[in-house]
Amino acid sequence: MVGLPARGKTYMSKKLTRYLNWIGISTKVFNVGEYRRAATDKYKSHDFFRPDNKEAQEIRTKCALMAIEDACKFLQNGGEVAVVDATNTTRARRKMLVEVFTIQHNFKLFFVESLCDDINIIEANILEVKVCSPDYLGVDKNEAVKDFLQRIEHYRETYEALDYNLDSDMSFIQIVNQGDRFLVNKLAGHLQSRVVYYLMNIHVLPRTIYLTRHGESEMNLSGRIGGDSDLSERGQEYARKLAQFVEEEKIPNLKVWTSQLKRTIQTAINIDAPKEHWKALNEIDAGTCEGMTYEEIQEKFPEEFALRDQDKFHYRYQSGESYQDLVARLEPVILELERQENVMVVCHQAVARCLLAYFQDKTSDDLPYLKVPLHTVIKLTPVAYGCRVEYVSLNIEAVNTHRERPKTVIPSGSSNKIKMKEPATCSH
Ligand SMILES: O=P(O)(O)OC[C@H]1O[C@@](CO)(OP(=O)(O)O)[C@@H](O)[C@@H]1O
Repeated sequence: MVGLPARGKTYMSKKLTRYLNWIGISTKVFNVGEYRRAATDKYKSHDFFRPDNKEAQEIRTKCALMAIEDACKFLQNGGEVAVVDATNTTRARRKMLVEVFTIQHNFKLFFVESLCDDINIIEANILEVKVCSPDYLGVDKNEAVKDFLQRIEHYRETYEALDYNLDSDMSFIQIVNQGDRFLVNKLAGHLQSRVVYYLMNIHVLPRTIYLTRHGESEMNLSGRIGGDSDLSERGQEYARKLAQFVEEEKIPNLKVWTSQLKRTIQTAINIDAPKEHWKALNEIDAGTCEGMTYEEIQEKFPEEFALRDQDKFHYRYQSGESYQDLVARLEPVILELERQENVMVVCHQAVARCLLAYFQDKTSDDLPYLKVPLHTVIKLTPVAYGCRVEYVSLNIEAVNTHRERPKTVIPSGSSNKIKMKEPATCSH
């Protein structure tokens, strides 16, 4: 990352990391501020950040080096992307990054610079995250804002923004005023272009995403998976209550997205808002197990059933899909959700788990066991560096379709372990 303090670098670092991990690219943030706080725990006024404060400069360079070394170790041990979250505002500091990452280790280096001259955005950022930072523990809020603005001025004294004339051989993106304008230079490879595409599609406008499964279906009632059945009576009642809920929430410019299966379309039918029906939101394809109950699958395909319990995220149904496949199928939905403002997504158990995992930063191991009860609206509201999650039950009874994680997991490497088929490959 590159940029003056309070330009949203940490926000972008965390969000990008969450996204890359979700699509299966092992990513970690190395925040130099945290190294600095660990090295010097007492309150630092803006004086610490003066360019002529030699002693402090030494500490800061040492902390940056520690973060860079840890990032290298991470990349040498299977990590795929390390995000170095620091200001990196001078050419000398960026040269150090080039030296270690590309010359010593032969890693690809991509700079993400956030430029912002809109004082409203900067002040909002300071008030939202900076005054609550451990740097200002116990300091009066107004004092903290004043001090932070002075800290920014110290950085500005030596700031050298990326420049496509002076830094022409470097790969970078410059983001102006949180996405008003972009400049991309020397994009090198698939991963960098995915990062650019993602960064160009996110926004920071306040909004809420409403996530719900369809109302209880006829097949839910009989414990059968998949299929394309109608809603049960209680499911239809949910469809009515859901429309009422939406009306009471008074959500500006709401859009409703459903899958192309009857149970989600019927659930959204009474809602007074524009609707889109996405094939990508259809439920996980259970292949040869479609229409069966879990008991029937266990009886007819005991090995398959055990394999799924062993690694539910990667297990692919015969002639069907895995959760991993589903994440790949849902990536365009996530990108479009990032572009939109208020959206209600009416989907399915497995699909909702994948979407929730993205917003809640859940691992692929936990993802297939996330609880998404029927007849419940999940409200997702972005806050600071994360997302507030609220479960609103509309108080209509429904069957429980959640299968708990099996208690006795066979340890990996054990000879009792059932052999996996060819590993499920991901389409991306
Ligand atoms: O991955 P598991 O836990 O089996 O959950 C997914 C299943 O949830 C179900 C219900 O059991 O979704 P849905 O509510 O859309 O009908 C099945 O259709 C689907 O196969």
